[in-house]
Amino acid sequence: MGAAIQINGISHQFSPKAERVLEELMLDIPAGQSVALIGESGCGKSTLLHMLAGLLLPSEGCVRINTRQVTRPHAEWNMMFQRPGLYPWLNVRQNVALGLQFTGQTANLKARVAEMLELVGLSDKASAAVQDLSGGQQQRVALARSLAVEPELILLDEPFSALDAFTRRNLQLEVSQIAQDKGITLVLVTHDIDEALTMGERVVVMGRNPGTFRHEMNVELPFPRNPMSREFAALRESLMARFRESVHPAGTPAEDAPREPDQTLPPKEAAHV
Ligand SMILES: Nc1ncnc2c1ncn2[C@@H]1O[C@H](COP(=O)(O)OP(=O)(O)OP(=O)(O)O)[C@@H](O)[C@H]1O
Repeated sequence: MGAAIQINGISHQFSPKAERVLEELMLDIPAGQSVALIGESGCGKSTLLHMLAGLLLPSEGCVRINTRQVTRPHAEWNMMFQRPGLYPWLNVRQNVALGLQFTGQTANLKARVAEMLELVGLSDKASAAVQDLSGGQQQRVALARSLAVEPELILLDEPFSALDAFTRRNLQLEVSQIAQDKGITLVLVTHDIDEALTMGERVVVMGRNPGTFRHEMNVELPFPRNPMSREFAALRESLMARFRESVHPAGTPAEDAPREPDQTLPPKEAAHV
């Protein structure tokens, strides 16, 4: 069962004399929903994600998960970053077991680790050293480690941005599918419009100075999403327009606009660059 999240009037400044980086954020995320956060660089996406993870307390307001105020990290709320954060002196199996060991869930440890490796397609790499794996495989190990503890919530901070287009696409589809199947709530920070539309049931666009929620869009397309479909293309256009509007109301393009499909590529490759 996923976690229900309430972002309850959050404002934040990093020190008393600093500018506010977040202002009066309000959002309800029902249990099991996938939400993508997009917005210009520096609008506070990662700051907000850290608050959801219990790694940072807001100056005003609070986050509630399953109605309880978040004051510290929790084993069932997992955060995945751009770099997978694996321990190079442990092999794949040992890295996956770590979350279970930290949380004292050591019953059936071997079977649980094997099940997770199977889920992410790495059963044949169980004994491999993590530095011998590709970037995508390492992210899969991190994913298996996160999923092993049966999280209610997974927080993703641009987790696939360092990966090649094909690996990224596969992982986007796999993580979405796993979250849907297991009812896990997902909150994803991304600069990639297609990633937001591939993974999010809802996309929230933030503006900056200070960071606020400017727009939101429900993505009512079935999983797995097909970026080649007409419906997807229409949503991409609409989301891009909202993003531009959030940055420059007059319509001038942002310097740091999220990654848009490259129109110079043939259509098949164009959606994921
Ligand atoms: N520990 C900190 N101390 C002071 N200021 C910070 C700290 N962390 C972030 N900031 C500032 O808060 C603002 C929001 O940063 P944050 O990293 O949350 O933005 P972001 O939207 O995730 O950006 P990006 O898309 O570039 O990763 C920025 O102006 C940043 O400089």
